[in-house]
Amino acid sequence: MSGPLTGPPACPLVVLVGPMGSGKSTVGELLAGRLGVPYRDTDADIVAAEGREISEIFVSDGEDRFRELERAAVRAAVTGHGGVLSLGGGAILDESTRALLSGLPVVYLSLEVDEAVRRTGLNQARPLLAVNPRRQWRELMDARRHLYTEVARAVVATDERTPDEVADAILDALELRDE
Ligand SMILES: Nc1ncnc2c1ncn2[C@@H]1O[C@H](COP(=O)(O)OP(=O)(O)OP(=O)(O)O)[C@@H](O)[C@H]1O
Ligand SMILES: O=C(O)C1=C[C@@H](O)[C@@H](O)[C@H](O)C1
Ligand SMILES: [Mg+2]
Repeated sequence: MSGPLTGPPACPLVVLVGPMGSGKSTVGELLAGRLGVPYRDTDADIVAAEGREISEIFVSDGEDRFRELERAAVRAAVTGHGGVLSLGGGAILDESTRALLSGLPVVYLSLEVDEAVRRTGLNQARPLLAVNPRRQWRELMDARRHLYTEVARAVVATDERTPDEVADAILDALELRDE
């Protein structure tokens, strides 16, 4: 019998988690460019597969359905992507997702509420912050902070860093620098 045609499954070099506005997508793309590896974002995977925006999935099908799609999208990405991977902000709510992340180079991008509201305030694309962004963001963080911390190998504070500086801090934290 011949061996597999494609070699072992890929494993991400960096996985970014954190709340809405922490910069997972912005920094993830930047970091992938700097490392010369592919970038993948589970929110974008879901939008592409469903052919509709996340806010539309929430409104039409509800959050539970979105979380099902997210669980499958995260599993596919974590087991099949060798570059930088950003997860949706609520992906870590799922216990099987947290188990899947165990042992991977996961970085929690943290930020405080003032900066989160500044960064997400004018954007209507986040259904969970649609009504009272400050209060909703705080409540989400109260429920999730320990989960981000639990899955992370390193925590990088983003409040007073530019995206480039956040990328530098991630490389340092994971000891991925060349020099
Ligand atoms: N370090 C930073 N400094 C200033 N602005 C930032 C920083 N990182 C991201 N931003 C800005 O904040 C906004 C949110 O960033 P981004 O969409 O990357 O966050 P996210 O973590 O992917 O959020 P979501 O979970 O909703 O996908 C964007 O307008 C982005 O340009
Ligand atoms: O924090 C969350 O629950 C979310 C974050 C975004 O990345 C999207 O996955 C969606 O808007 C929900
Ligand atoms: Mg994002």
